[in-house]
Amino acid sequence: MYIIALDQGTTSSRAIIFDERGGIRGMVQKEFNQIYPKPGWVEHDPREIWNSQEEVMHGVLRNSGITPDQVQAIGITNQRETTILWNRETGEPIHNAIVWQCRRTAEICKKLRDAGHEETVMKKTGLLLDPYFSGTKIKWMLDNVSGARELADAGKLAFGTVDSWLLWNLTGGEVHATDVTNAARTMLFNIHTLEWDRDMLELLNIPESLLPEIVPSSGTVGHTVFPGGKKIPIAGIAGDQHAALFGQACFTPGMLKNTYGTGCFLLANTGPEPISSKNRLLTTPGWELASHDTAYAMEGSIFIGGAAIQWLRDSLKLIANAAESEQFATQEKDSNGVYVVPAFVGLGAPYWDSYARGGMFGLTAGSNRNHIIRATLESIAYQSRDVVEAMIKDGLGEDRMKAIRVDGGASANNFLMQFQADILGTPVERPKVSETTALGAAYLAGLGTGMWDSLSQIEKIWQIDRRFEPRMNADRREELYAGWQEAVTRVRGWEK
Ligand SMILES: Nc1ncnc2c1ncn2[C@@H]1O[C@H](COP(=O)(O)OP(=O)(O)O)[C@@H](O)[C@H]1O
Ligand SMILES: O=P(O)(O)OC[C@H](O)CO
Repeated sequence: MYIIALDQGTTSSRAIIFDERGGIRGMVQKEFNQIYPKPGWVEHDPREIWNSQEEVMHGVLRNSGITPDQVQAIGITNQRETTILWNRETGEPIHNAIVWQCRRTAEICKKLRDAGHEETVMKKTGLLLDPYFSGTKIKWMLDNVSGARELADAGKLAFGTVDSWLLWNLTGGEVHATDVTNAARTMLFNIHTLEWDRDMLELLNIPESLLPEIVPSSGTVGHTVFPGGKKIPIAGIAGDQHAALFGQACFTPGMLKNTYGTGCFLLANTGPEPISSKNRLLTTPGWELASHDTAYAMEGSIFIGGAAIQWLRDSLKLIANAAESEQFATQEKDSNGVYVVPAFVGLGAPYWDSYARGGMFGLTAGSNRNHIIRATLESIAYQSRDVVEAMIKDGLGEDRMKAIRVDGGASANNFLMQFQADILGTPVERPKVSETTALGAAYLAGLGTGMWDSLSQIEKIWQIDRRFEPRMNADRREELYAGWQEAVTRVRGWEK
């Protein structure tokens, strides 16, 4: 039997079939449109999200020759925070999805911060007051889309993050639910009680009638019917970064992963109780199993990771494809003093500066294309170190982490992985299956339907592809990192 994982990411929808040994038996991917109505605003068409996801789900079965009868369950994993409101009666969205990267609610957040609400938000939700999260995006739609409040008051409006939207469509409008990890990104969810929080709903003036039911990350929540009539359970749901933590088998407190996709997301397992950060990191459930066993995580979210390499390709046209960045970067022995700070949409953890913008520093007449490409790759590793430093200050991993497990598109870049190990002074471990996000969703669905029955069974499936040992001496490491920190101070608050 097989599991289909639906991985609905920021730039593409993927469907991957996994076998009982966690091996990939088929994969189909489809990109979809990014909509930028104004500078700093990002939207997706919810219909396109669903259509592309449905298409790849059927496509992967066709391509692999696996029949619906051989599919035990479906797992969903998704870009988080992205906000969709739809009419419960027609199933039609009332507006485009407001994407996690969208900054349109910066002013709403500022007002709430100025009114002294950040402390409460942090305590209850484990988040910070930033436009990143769904709460202020829902508020914006209710206040700005004509007829939205009336629909909400009549109980006809549904809110969902992308998991809920897919689940609703997969089940023909029968199930309106979300799992704890996705709920935790809304700013409406109490991470201690694992329920919607009335005070947060009141603060943002959001009616409870909009909200999905909260379910664990593993266990059957509904069924989808394939052509031919086969009913398949949907048995795993998790936000993509949580799914990656699970797919990397980071089951022991202290274990840490970094996913290098559009952004970079470092999550560390912190055990069965939430731990609050004193260094502006997020506290979030890692997952909740069907047994209600819950693991918590500490998270550092970096908004621009691999997207900086897309910028080299699409805007600066310095490279033809992302993989080429490695060849150019390794033609130089260092970046020749050049630093790139890719704060294109502000800075996420640990700075949370919506008003920072990108900068390039240390240019001389001797700076060439290779130096800029190299400095851009290095910026991904420096941002990750900023987060690791905050985690260490919060008491994780004593003075150094033991190792960091990596995945996501840019983890294929050997230069970047070696530089990451060097600049952290910590070994970097890359697993054989790099699709750990989808794998995590498959594990959750498989655990929920008896394909696997314990975490220790899953732990044994994890296999290393390559381990990058730190080679840089400590003085050089600290000298380079000090340059980065200086560059960051120069871009802070730029937009103000
Ligand atoms: N070899 C590479 N070197 C550096 N960056 C890469 C490489 N391959 C892919 N990327 C970057 O990784 C990102 C895609 O990774 P992926 O995990 O598919 O992201 P997402 O799930 O966020 O869409 C892109 O931003 C791309 O620029
Ligand atoms: O789609 P990704 O992989 O860029 O992940 C997006 C994150 O979930 C945003 O929080």
